[in-house]
Amino acid sequence: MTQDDKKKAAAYAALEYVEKDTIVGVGTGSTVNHFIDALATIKNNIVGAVSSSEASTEKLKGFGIEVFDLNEVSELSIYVDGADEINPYNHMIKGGGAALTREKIVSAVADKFICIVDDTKNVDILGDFPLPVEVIPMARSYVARELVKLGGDPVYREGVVTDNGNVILDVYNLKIAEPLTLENQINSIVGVVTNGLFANRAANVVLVGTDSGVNTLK
Ligand SMILES: O=C(CO)[C@H](O)[C@H](O)COP(=O)(O)O
Repeated sequence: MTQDDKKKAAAYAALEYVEKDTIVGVGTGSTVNHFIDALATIKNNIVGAVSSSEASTEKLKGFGIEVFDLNEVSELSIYVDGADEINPYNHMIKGGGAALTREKIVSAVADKFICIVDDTKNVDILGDFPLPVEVIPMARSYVARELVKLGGDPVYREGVVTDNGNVILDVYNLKIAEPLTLENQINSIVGVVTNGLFANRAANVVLVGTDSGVNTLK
């Protein structure tokens, strides 16, 4: 099985968590693209979706799935998204696709975060994948200096502007022993919009695509 086959298997397994006549929270990325394909097969059973990025919105609309503004929606039963890394406590690094802020906002509204990954994303300690941090453009150098004080090596993701008009610093060489603490520390730096640690909002269900099928972790 290729990595993409495993992503697809995890994505289709998430259909089991989609409740009839609800609005579904939808993440961003190549694994989520498979989930959107899967959602399209049951589109007449759902009311629509709330999306975490312009890219996912476009794909959802392409299938005729109605996309609601989050401000029109007071509850979501599930939010389905991928991750760049996930640890045994279901804490994640996200934001490889630069959609971390909207992902964190939509997931905050949902009752359950269903994380869909292939088995290369499972790690014991987060941090081999560089931690994305979304930053207000004028604060970029200041935030980078503050991230160095926290032990990281930030690198400006050149040429990338987020859907919110901000920039991304990818922080290398962090061994993240305490994800909750680090998430809060980085968020308290002035100029940071969000960081890609999802520890305060960990996944409730993790569907892992493997060579031998999809494993469910809770
Ligand atoms: O956080 C994300 C986008 O901001 C994605 O969920 C993450 O990068 C995983 O992507 P993929 O499913 O393509 O491996």
